[in-house]
Parts: sequence; structure tokens; C-alpha cells
Amino acid sequence: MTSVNATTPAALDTVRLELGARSYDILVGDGVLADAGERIAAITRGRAPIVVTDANVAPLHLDTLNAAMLEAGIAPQPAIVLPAGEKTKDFAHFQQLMDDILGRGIERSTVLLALGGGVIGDITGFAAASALRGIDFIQVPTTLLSQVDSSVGGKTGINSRHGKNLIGAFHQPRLVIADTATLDTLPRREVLAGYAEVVKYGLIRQPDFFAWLERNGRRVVDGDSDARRHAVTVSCRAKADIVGVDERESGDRALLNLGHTFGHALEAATGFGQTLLHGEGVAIGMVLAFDLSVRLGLCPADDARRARAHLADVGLPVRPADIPGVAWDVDGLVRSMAKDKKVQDGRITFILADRIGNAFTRRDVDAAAVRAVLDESVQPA
Ligand SMILES: NC(=O)c1ccc[n+]([C@@H]2O[C@H](COP(=O)([O-])OP(=O)(O)OC[C@H]3O[C@@H](n4cnc5c(N)ncnc54)[C@H](O)[C@@H]3O)[C@@H](O)[C@H]2O)c1
Ligand SMILES: O=C(O)C(=O)C[C@@H](O)[C@H](O)[C@H](O)COP(=O)(O)O
Ligand SMILES: [Zn+2]
Repeated sequence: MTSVNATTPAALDTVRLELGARSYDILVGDGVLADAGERIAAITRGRAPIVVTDANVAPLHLDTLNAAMLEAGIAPQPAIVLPAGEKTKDFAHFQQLMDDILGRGIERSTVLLALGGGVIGDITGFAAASALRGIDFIQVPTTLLSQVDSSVGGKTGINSRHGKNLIGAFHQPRLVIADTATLDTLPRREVLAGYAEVVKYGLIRQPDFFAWLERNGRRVVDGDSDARRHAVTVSCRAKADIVGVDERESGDRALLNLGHTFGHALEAATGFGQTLLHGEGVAIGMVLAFDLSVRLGLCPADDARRARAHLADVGLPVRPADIPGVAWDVDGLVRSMAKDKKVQDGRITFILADRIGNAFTRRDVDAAAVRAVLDESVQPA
């Protein structure tokens, strides 16, 4: 095992996302942020990036970032600090953020740096895609979800009253710095929400990884440093492999949406807040996708049971009925799913699976089967 101290560089895994001129590195490891100043300076040409973060993350991790930049000769400028949480990913906060960024007198060479979870990464990435028609940005993800998923692949955007992530752009970061030590301060509920996206990679393409998670998932969510780093690195590699061949989701990238057609509808129904976190919606949505696959005769019931059992075992919700205090409206959920970005010719595209580790897309899904799965899932167990 590599030991890490103040004078030894942190143990580092580097995952490369290959996209021609837009390729970039994803640095993963415990303590990598403290050593990342030179990598940041290489992108900003020694100038200070505009750091965008949130009110929870700033007091916890901004000092480490600023110290790393100072060590590389960058004099940090004051960060833009947004309110924490999903409600920040809206038009009003985007407008305010753009005003603040433009108010700093930016040039095309100005670089934004997102320090925080997926909310900060998505809105900052969209600001980078929009400012002066596109400037560079760096992702420094500080949640498990953002380290394994949202910081990689260039999907940026905000929510609208019509649904989740309906406004946005594909805009790749120049560098991702996933310091797994930042996860030490993350509340357990948020760790679990991110873990759902880790499980997703096993379910869509990597049965061996899913089996590893069945054995080691508890170590990951309990913060074991080696297990956590392995899970983040494998996840980033899995995502980089998919995005590298299908950046704009015309094919295999849609697999990364396993559970999201259901999940996004559940999130919209609960108002994009603390009632249901994105990763919790994804956990429930993946179980519903497996249930639907079983109902359509595509997948053995045992595989669906195994997926559900693992998610429940670590402590994730697996049915809408597990979320307290919500009166679910199945018609409303179906209407919301019809606004999904994967709808084509009026038909919802579902990500289904014929076993653990083999997901695929289907457009010809019987609406009655979808409704039956939802009806059953909203009943108390
Ligand atoms: N772009 C993509 O490809 C992609 C992929 C998956 C999810 N997403 C989006 O990501 C968002 C969810 O991201 P998230 O789960 O990171 O949520 P988040 O950004 O809201 O972070 C979760 C909470 O943790 C706090 N936090 C962040 N880092 C912390 C730390 N190290 N210590 C303590 N608290 C910390 C935040 O302040 C927030 O309260 C959703 O909007 C989802 O749609 C995007
Ligand atoms: O990167 C992707 O592609 C994904 O689908 C990753 C998802 O986990 C993520 O939640 C994404 O934002 C969903 O994309 P959307 O296009 O359905 O909004
Ligand atoms: Zn997601």
C-alpha cells in the first residue's frame, strides 16, 4: 500500500478520456488536490481560474485548492459561492452566475473551475459552454457521485420546470481532479446516492465489477481508502470508454441512462430537492428498469432480485414507496417520462437488461407494462 504524507506526492491513478483534440486526464487518488497546482496552472497559463463552489464545500475544501494553486504560483481570486443543493441548478442561479462571471471582465482564455458536487459541476460547465460562446473549465468533484459520473463526459446543464437537465450543452472539461479524501466530509446519505451510479456501471456492462461491489460495497460507502479509490477509478474508466466512442449519445452512451428515465420523473415529482436525491432516484429507477425487463420476459427474475438486494443492502431506497411522505401520481410520472431527452417519434427509449452486466436500449416497450411496474412499485411493501 502506498503511504501518503505531506512530503510524498499522493498515490494517483490517471484515466485518460480519448476525444481527439478534446482528450483529457481524470486524476484519482486520496490527497491529489493538494498536488494539482501545476496541472491547473498548465491549463490556466499561470493565471487564476474563476472558482465556482457551494456554501457547504467552500469552508471544507477551498483552502486546499487555493493552497495548491499558490504553490504553483497562482494567486487565487475570490470564489463564487452558490447555495448548496439541486435547486441551484435553475435558470435564476444560472443567470446570476453568468452575471458574476461576466462582471469579472473575462476573456476567451479565462478558465472556470467547478469545486463541488454534480450541481456545481453541471451549472459551471454550462456557464463555461455559454460564456463568450465557450471557454475552458476544470472539474474538481467533491461528492462520490460527481467523482464517478458527473465530472466526466461533458454533459452540462440546468433543470427547468419542464424537467430534469432539459437545458444544457455538451462541453468537455480540460481536466478532472477527483480527490477521494474530500469524500471524508461527505454526509452518508450523499455517499449512498453516489454509490448508486457506481453500481450502474456494474449493471450495464461489467458483471465482474458488480460482483466485486457485492463483496466490497460496504467498504466503499464506509470510506475505506483503497476500496473507494478502486471504485472511483473503475467507474471513471467505464464512463471514459463509453464517452470516448459516443460523446453525444447517439448510441451506447444512452446505457449510462439506466434507471434515469424513471429516476428523473421521480425527481421532478418531488420538486428537485432533498426529498429524493438524484442518486436515490437512480437506485429506484434501476430497480424499476430491471423489474420492467423481467415483466417483458427479457431478464431472469433472479438478476432483478440480486440488483435490488445489493442496493437495498447498502441502504439505498429501491421503491418509490420507500420515500416517506410522498403521494405518488403514476399518471404524472408517465407524463414526465414522455419529456425525456431520449424520446424519439413520441416513443420513450428505455434502458433494459437481459442480465446483470448486459444493458441495451428498447423503443417498442408496451405502455401497459410500464404502468404496471409503476403501479406496483408505489404500493407500500
Ligand atoms: N453531467 C452528468 O453527466 C451528470 C451525471 C450524474 C449526475 N448529474 C447531476 O449531478 C447532480 C447531483 O450531484 P451530487 O449528488 O454531487 O449533488 P450536489 O452537488 O448537490 O452535492 C450534494 C451535497 O453534498 C454537498 N457536498 C459536496 N461535496 C461535499 C463534501 N466533500 N463534503 C461535504 N458536503 C459536500 C453539497 O453542498 C450538497 O449539499 C444532479 O443534478 C444530477 O443531475 C450529472
Ligand atoms: O453521462 C451520461 O450520459 C449520463 O447519462 C450520466 C447520468 O448519470 C447523468 O445523470 C446525466 O446527467 C443524465 O443525462 P440526461 O441526458 O438524461 O439528462
Ligand atoms: Zn445520473
